Amino acid sequence: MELLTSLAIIVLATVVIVLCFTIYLFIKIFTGKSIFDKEYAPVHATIFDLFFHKDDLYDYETEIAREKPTFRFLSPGQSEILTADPRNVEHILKTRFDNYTKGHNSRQNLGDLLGHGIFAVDGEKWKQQRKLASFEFSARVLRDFSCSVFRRNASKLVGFVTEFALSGKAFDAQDMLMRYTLDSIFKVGFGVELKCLDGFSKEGEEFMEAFDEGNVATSSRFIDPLWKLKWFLNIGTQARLKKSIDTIDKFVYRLITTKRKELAEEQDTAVREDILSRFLVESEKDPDKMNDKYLRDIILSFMIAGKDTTAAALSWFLYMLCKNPLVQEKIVQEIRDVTSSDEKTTDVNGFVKSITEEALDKMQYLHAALSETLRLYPSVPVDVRCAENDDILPDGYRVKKGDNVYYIAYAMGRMTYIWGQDAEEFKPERWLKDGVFQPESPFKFISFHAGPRICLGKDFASRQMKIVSMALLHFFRFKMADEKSNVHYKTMLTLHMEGALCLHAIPRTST
Ligand code: HEM
Repeated sequence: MELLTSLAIIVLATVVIVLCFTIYLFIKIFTGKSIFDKEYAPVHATIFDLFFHKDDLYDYETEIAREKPTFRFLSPGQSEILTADPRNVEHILKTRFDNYTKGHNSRQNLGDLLGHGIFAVDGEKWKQQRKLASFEFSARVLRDFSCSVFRRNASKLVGFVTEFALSGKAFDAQDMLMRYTLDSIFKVGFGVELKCLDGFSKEGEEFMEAFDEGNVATSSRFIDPLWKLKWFLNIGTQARLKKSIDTIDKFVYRLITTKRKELAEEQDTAVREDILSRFLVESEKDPDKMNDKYLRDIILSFMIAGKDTTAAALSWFLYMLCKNPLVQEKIVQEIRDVTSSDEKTTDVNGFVKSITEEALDKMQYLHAALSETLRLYPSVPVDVRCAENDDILPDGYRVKKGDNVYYIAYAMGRMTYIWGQDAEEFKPERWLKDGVFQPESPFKFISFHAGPRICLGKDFASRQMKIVSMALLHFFRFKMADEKSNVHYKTMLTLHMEGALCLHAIPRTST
């Protein structure tokens, strides 16, 4: 009898849920409205609305944030709070840092690919890696080494674009920049040439494919409620993820073994420049804790953190320059002033050598234009933290233990209540006073995150973006292959462009 009653309750509950969902879908499809419209505030909508808007998700969230800087979505078993209010952002990322962690969900989603790397962990594990990595990232030797890698690869990139410029053919700038950043981060991370830019390394192509596939499949877990089932059954995106992890692991463990051997044979470890070698030296102090698996996780996190974010930012930057040719010309003028070059400066290697640390510091307008790009097109459009305990946000929103709190960087860059009436215009000048770059509060300009977990590679990325932009813009004027086309983003963890960024490069020098 008891069993029958339980069964009846389950069947009834299922029917009610299916019925509600059908009504919900019916209203949504035929009226375009949500049953959770404003009158139901503070709940704005359900997770299904996100699904409906999966192709224009960040713009959908931006539209809501214009009227309501903080709003709530319902998803099965919990509520998701989204905010574009800098006060809330400061609260979750700094003031109550202890209460807002990556959380179980993120750890699970990221764990298979990133293991216990800095990106996926909290607490002591995070503290230890952060301390070690901060030390390494501020080291002169890493800075000099990375800049020399960026310069060398920038020369290659100019060679690559020259072929298209001379033949008058359009090329996919996003793909080119992804190859550039992977080659660069790989060399800086492992001390090895992957040669994706050269386009003839089979190993490089395989790693790049596995790396990208792993990244996309891991991102998909954040919006795919069935990922665990797919992982278990080894099907679809999750089967591809397993295969990618396998390829990546084989590659990385082989490198670690080789490097360990080299290191054991070498006396002078001070000359080691790449991140893996530097961590390997460090691991000798605590070999049990810093075993091969841990080293793999650490390095892979850096690569994931640094590759797509920088390539995406550079792609949107070139896109903005095509849409704003006057800004493009102003940057070229600044490059010429700072490097004392002109259209007769045709030696690529000589030119990239003139991009010194001092020259980079003087590129104030370029710095402003890159920041302006990241304001409107933040490489991480939405980021999330999980509440460990109940809390109240500065704007009065109640947070329950286990709630996810998202800050919407994409929306924040477009809010008139943050940036003024011209918020949606691309205006590098807003960052300058008497020609000098003026930084903004990181809780307002949130593209590099803020608080104790602020991006560790911010300066690293900034130097890389400046070197590659200076090299490209000195030699070429860029325009869209189809001047009327507008580029749209793809909904994933990093703000990639949907499809290709097809550009024409017109030579500026007489090469
Ligand atoms: C334009 C380029 C970049 C942007 C916009 C960017 C943005 C971000 C953001 C939003 C986060 C916070 C992610 C989170 O914790 O949820 C982050 C963290 C991080 N970034 Fe970057 N990043 C960039 C480039 C790089 C590069 C080149 C590296 C290293 C080579 C790097 C290393 C890291 C690391 C290690 C963290 C984790 C910090 C921690 O959890 O303590 N980033 N970055």
